[in-house]
Amino acid sequence: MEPVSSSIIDTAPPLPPDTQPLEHQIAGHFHGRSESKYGLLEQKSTGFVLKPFISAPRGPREHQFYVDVFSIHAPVEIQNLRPFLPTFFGLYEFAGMQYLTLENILKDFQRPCIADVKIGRITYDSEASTEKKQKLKNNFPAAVDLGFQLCGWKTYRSTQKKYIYHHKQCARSIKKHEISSALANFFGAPESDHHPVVRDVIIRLRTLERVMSDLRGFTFLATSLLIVYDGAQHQSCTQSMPKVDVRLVDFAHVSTVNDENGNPINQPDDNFIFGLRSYIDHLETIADDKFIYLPLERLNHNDPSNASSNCYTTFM
Ligand SMILES: Nc1ncnc2c1ncn2[C@@H]1O[C@H](COP(=O)(O)OP(=O)(O)OP(=O)(O)O)[C@@H](O)[C@H]1O
Ligand SMILES: O=P(O)(O)O[C@@H]1[C@H](O)[C@H](O)[C@@H](OP(=O)(O)O)[C@H](OP(=O)(O)O)[C@H]1O
Repeated sequence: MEPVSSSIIDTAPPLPPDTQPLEHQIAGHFHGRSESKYGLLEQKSTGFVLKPFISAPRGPREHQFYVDVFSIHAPVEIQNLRPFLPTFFGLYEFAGMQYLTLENILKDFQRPCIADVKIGRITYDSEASTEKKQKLKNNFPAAVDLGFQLCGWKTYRSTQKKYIYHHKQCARSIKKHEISSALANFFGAPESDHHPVVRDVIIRLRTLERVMSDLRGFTFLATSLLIVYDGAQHQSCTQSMPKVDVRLVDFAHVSTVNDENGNPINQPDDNFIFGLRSYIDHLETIADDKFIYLPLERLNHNDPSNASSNCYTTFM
């Protein structure tokens, strides 16, 4: 992992007992590094993920969403989302901060490879300031056309026995026409055969697409799709199929949309579904045998003499 400087440790909030910063975190608020200094943690003995319950409206909204999805009274269309979410185990409190206790979706993976894909042409809600809207648009302008953006990915290269982590600044520097190769890179290209895992992910995402199409009256803004496969089992010379998972996280900007009479509108979330379909279409492209992987100069850039321009970090 990236070395943590002593100044960061000095200013980070106290860690609750039996916890550490979340291993394999791809994007989002990192412990000690986000503006508030609070970030995701993991409980060492249980493996649970602790996500800071931040101030209203974001924290309570995300909490309420998990409560609603896992409620015994949840309508069937909402229950159908459960396999695509980390299980929610309630709230935890330490030193004046509350945390959502979540299943760690990587717990059964030996060498988890993870991509964080933020879905939607638009990722801000109406309450965002003009500055925040502009900042989010500038982060990755191509998202308006693509309907999704890569927030980073981490791949285990079994031939080199190391992880390669492409961070969000690198992900945002990728041009629209380069996206397919960046996706294939996450799935192991060019060293490993990416096809079997991609085909498995497409099947799972088609199910998610149906679930989201049946769900009416919600908007999911800035929600991320986490794509996971096991890099320990991913070798071009073996036939074994790596373990795969796809989940949604980050519901701080999920809300219901009502009509003028205050009733939920009878429409699916077009912004989300457009982005999900577009991501699946890109996976279909790289699953095709005719797909040609373009090694991107930027993805391969790692100059020890100029660390700030590097696109990735490596670790064991
Ligand atoms: N349940 C989970 N299990 C394992 N890893 C998780 C889980 N939830 C989140 N993560 C990791 O943490 C990262 C950030 O998650 P999330 O988007 O929920 O955080 P956030 O701080 O709200 O992000 P943002 O800054 O985009 O609002 C993800 O990219 C993923 O790597
Ligand atoms: O990736 P970046 O460039 O750091 O941009 C952040 C990212 O879009 C987060 O999703 C967002 O948090 P929310 O999803 O919780 O709004 C955060 O807003 P914030 O700065 O207001 O926390 C942004 O700064």
